[in-house]
Amino acid sequence: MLACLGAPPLETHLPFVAFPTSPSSRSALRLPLSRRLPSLRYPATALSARHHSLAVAAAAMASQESGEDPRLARIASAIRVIPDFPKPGILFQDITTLLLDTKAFRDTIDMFVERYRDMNISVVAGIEARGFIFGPPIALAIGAKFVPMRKPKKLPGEVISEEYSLEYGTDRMEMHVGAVQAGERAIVIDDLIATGGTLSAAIRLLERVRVDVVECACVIELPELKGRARLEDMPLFVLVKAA
Ligand SMILES: O=P(O)(O)OC[C@H]1O[C@H](OP(=O)(O)OP(=O)(O)O)[C@H](O)[C@@H]1O
Ligand SMILES: Nc1ncnc2[nH]cnc12
Repeated sequence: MLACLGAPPLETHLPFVAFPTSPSSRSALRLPLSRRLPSLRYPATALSARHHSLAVAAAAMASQESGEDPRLARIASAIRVIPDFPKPGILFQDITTLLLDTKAFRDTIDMFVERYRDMNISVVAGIEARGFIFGPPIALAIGAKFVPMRKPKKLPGEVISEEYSLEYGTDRMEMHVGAVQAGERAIVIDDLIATGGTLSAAIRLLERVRVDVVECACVIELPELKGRARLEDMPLFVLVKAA
């Protein structure tokens, strides 16, 4: 847990802010509830510029006082939370508002690039649909190829596929045969880990063709759904944790 911060209590749009976890340090740091950040529960476009800049300033102050990378607070502030989407009871973490904030979006990509640029990664595997937003810029920056992991019947060439379980029912993930070679080193990118079913299917697909999956990376983790445990020993790197 972070040290208590000096700023007055503020309302938040994200349940809390967290920081990168590494394979060696899996326990995430969170902002104390009393230091939650200003609300972005409304569309970013509906916020006044002043409200938004106050939110970002408060987030930056909180990060500075905690000694954490100030980019994380801005990234967390830029993610909108929409209750009851796509169905009642789901608190939807909407990364489209992060994409509207050019600094936060760039910081997000930079943080992944800084982590992976010297790890001899030749494959960035991105999961449909939102892994297709974050994966390609990371792949270009680290000099790796981007490999799309798609929903069924979307890829035109020969595919291999893996089934995975969803909250209700199952789905299937597909990858082109020949996109990766045995022995390559890969990371798997998605916007969010919830139950971990999607990421674990991607790992299985890559490992079936003897690719070395080095780590999974997400912008957001929902720790209550225990997806990290489902990945077993696979390292997971996340920027923001949400309830
Ligand atoms: O950890 P899990 O429980 O497997 O859930 C995580 C997945 O759920 C979301 O995608 P979704 O299935 O909604 O597909 P979409 O991005 O194509 O809408 C999210 O982008 C992840 O891919
Ligand atoms: N709460 C959530 N927000 C966004 N995407 C999700 N995928 C699974 N759960 C989600």
